[in-house]
Amino acid sequence: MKNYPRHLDLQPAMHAQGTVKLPGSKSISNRTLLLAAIAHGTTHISDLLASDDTHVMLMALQKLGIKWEQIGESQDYIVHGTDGRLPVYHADLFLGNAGTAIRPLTAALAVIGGDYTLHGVARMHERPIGDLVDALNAIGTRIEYTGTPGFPPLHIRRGLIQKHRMQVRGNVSSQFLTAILMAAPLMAKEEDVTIDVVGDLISKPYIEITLNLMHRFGVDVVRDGWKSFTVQAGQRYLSPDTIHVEGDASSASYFLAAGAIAGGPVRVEGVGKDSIQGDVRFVEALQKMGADITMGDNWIEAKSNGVLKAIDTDFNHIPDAAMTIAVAALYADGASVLRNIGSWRVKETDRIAAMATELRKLGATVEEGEDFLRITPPAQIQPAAIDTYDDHRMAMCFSLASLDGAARRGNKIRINDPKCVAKTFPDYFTSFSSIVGNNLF
Ligand SMILES: O=C(O)C1=C[C@@H](OP(=O)(O)O)[C@@H](O)[C@H](O)C1
Ligand SMILES: C=C(OP(=O)(O)O)C(=O)O
Repeated sequence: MKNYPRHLDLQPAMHAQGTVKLPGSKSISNRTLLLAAIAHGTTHISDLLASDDTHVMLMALQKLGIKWEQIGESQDYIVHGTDGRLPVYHADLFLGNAGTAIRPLTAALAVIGGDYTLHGVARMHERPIGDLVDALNAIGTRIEYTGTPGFPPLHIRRGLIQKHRMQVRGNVSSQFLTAILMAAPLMAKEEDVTIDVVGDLISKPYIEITLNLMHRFGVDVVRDGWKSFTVQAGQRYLSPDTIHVEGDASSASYFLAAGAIAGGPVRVEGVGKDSIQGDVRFVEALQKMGADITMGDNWIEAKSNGVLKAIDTDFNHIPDAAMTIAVAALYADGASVLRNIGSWRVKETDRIAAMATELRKLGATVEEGEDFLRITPPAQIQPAAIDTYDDHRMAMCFSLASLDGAARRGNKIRINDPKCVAKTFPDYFTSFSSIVGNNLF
């Protein structure tokens, strides 16, 4: 669905069943684009995600002088790597609200050096980046804030890297460590680069995605658990020639939850048991709630198995897919608790506050803590107009409240401003309506 109306009305749906082909993973797409750009050689990327977040990355790379081509109308791209050099020294980059674009680009551009400004939508300028800037400037880069200290917009100038051991905090976003890891080979020409993580690290599985992709581009990282990471001198990124982008595991969560709530089976294609994305572990939470899950190499299927069970679970490892569980909790047999989700407060919106407000509209009783939510389902889900706060995941996960579950029925759900799904999944509502028998009106 390309032209979204101002709101979408979803009719109650008795059953969810069918197969959905997933769009490419956002996390893999944006990492692969950047690595292909700074690698030696040409990379053919297949099934890249088509969305706002990848669009801003592609446009930024183009402005930096990286040559890439889209093959026809397909989602296959060819990126001509520049071996760590950037043809354009002076550029102004708009990065929307894409954390996976602004954070890795900040580190790469600061290390390479030049005269670059990086900015985004208003919410991007409220999303912290101070821990990344502090870590980089402490070794000699020159990143300045042009607005509020600690937040984009940023102005990057040419610095001089003087140290090769650095520290980064990882308790606000794992993307800071990801950004530094990806930039590390650019400064490990003659000396090893070691990155020490200070304090707790959140969202750990995203670091595994980073290390996996760096490995495919020829760079191996020596690690001491989650505490310290070393890129040994002399390694440089080499194109693996071709890279296929897996389907997005976070996007899979909505369809799998639909199968678990409303009968199923619902199958997603493009991601499976060998996925490198941590969000495939979303199925463990669904299983804990009682759903039936089966997995193949490149697919996952969910079907319901009676009333969903309430769960009390730590979701630090899957912060994005956890939002889907918050809505699935409406169908459970008691109160569910989502713990250790403090990072929700600094994402596309304050997701803890937004989730609590919108779940209450549906009749749920919600207790909101600094880093947790306790959700008690209502006797009956109420019809509601859901505000989406320019947050794609709010729009996508609340579509599930239109489904009938074994314990209680769904209801008419209005999704306000549905176009925000374009951040990661422009065709979400077309795919959703295909598994519920076109409940859009
Ligand atoms: O590295 C990544 O691709 C991501 C890391 C996570 O962010 P945090 O590390 O900020 O939790 C996740 O929420 C985001 O959607 C994608
Ligand atoms: C937090 C998210 O995005 P970002 O990559 O901008 O951090 C998300 O997609 O849920």
